[in-house]
Amino acid sequence: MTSTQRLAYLKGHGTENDFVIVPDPDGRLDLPRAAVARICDRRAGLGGDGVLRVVRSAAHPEAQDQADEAEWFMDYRNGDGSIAEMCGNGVRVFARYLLHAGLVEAGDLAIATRAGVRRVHVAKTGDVTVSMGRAELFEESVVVTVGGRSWPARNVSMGNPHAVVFVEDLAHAGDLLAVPPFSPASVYPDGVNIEFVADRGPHHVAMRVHERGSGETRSCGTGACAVAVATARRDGPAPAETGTPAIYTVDVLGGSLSITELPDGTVEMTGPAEIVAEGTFEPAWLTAALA
Ligand SMILES: N[C@H](CCC[C@H](N)C(=O)O)C(=O)O
Repeated sequence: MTSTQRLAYLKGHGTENDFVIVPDPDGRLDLPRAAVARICDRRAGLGGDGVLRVVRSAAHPEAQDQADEAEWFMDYRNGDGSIAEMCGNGVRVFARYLLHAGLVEAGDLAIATRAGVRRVHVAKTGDVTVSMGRAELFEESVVVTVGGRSWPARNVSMGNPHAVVFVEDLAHAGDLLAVPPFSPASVYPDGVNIEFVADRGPHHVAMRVHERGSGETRSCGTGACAVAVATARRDGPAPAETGTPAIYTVDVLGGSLSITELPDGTVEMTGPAEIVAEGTFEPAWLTAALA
């Protein structure tokens, strides 16, 4: 990219989990970790919980095997520049962008991700539904300790790792400014997203989250899925045993998500996705950020 070219960006969010969208269809842009952190910096940069780089699957080495099924690859990065396998709120915003940019028709589409192809239903307005794949629950657990209280966590993967902690009151999570201490650390060698969950009523919970690579965010889509599945297992037999879907409302700080676990184990998430603004990076700023 020459210094005169102006790289476009958009800002979007899903239940206030916000992202900088960077269209890069031919995969020409090298986005090192430090550059992503600079873009996500809420004072010196645009600000965001993460970056969604939009690349044709055929143009990205990690997505070429998905290219026959999904034209577009969501290259997701956390706010600190680290790479994560999946971002649930991000994939809704990504689908909203593809429709906004005229790259897809409204309806059902497939999006390539590091966790595999995800099927999405996006209409011109209204909520977006994502089939998030199956949750994996693991026996091995960690103990999370905050403010002198300790709790066992449920170990749930949605393609990315989650530790789900049930608490009486979300205030017990503390300020979430740092990673809540957990042990043994060996259970999550690559770090973990930690969700604190409190009941709000039948099939209705509220959560706060400290996200790996982004800190406390207003919402975490994969986290809401992990929370809904962990709560369903706490409340009774799995949909696979009952043949009945388990439907949970998960309140996050930035809104509410509806999560359904189907008898075949597939988890579906429905929630909003908005494009807030679009613009271009100042070439000098971007050149310095990419250096
Ligand atoms: N921080 C997460 C990725 C983003 C997850 C979250 N923003 C979502 O909506 O799923 C991780 O490192 O696994």
